[in-house]
Amino acid sequence: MAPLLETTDLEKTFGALVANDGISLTVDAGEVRGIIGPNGSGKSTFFNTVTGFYTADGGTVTFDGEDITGCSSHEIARKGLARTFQIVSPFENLTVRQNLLAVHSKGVRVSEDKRERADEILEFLDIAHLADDEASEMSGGQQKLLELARLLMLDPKCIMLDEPTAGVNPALQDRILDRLIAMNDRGTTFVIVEHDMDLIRAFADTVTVFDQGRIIAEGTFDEVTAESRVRDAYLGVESDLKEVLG
Ligand SMILES: Nc1ncnc2c1ncn2[C@@H]1O[C@H](COP(=O)(O)OP(=O)(O)OP(=O)(O)O)[C@@H](O)[C@H]1O
Repeated sequence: MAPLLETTDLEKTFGALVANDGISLTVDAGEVRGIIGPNGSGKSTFFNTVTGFYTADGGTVTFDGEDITGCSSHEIARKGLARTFQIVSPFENLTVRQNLLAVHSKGVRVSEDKRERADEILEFLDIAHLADDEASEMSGGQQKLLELARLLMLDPKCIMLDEPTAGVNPALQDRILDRLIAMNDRGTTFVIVEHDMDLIRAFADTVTVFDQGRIIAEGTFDEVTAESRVRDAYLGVESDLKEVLG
């Protein structure tokens, strides 16, 4: 498979703190890549730097064959690399459908095609029955589905998910995972940061482990969790990995 997203020696520092210390990572088209690591290991920083919310202090990011280092977050989203946030923020005073129609609307009249696409996406994510409700009336889990729905309006090639099921009830977690798998079957590439190891095990093809701003392991879930460096990184850390590993 061809690489879709590639970072080379990516660096991000905050004063004296090196949050990403030379991250080189390649994600193939169609892949689901999990990124795990203890708290503070640099996962969110990596997301923010790749997607243009932070400016890299070194290294490059290539997406779909194009150097996107230094591009703004909006440009990057337009090129097909979208992301979600740990904290979702829909337009609370708009309805669910209006939230989708507002994506890239720039005040121009909404086309019939866009309306149809919005309704298709709401059906696909099983929230069509909420289309006319205000977003503020949705539960936290439903708002995560709405955030995904808004991203799908951009028709992204790759979605970076930041803890997609954190704070979501188990039934809705299963539904979100089911829809993510369906999107991947349709060809969407995913990079996912998640502390829920059951989700990573179920969804990720390959797992990259961060520790102190660096990559310390890469492979299948079973491969990386068997590595002593990974176990050591999680030692003493209250984490789901400890529960999974026993
Ligand atoms: N905006 C910032 N300003 C200063 N320091 C930051 C900033 N963002 C992150 N850091 C620091 O960079 C390091 C990496 O943080 P980051 O949030 O990327 O880790 P993480 O692996 O995503 O952690 P978690 O799993 O807790 O979300 C931490 O030491 C953090 O305190």
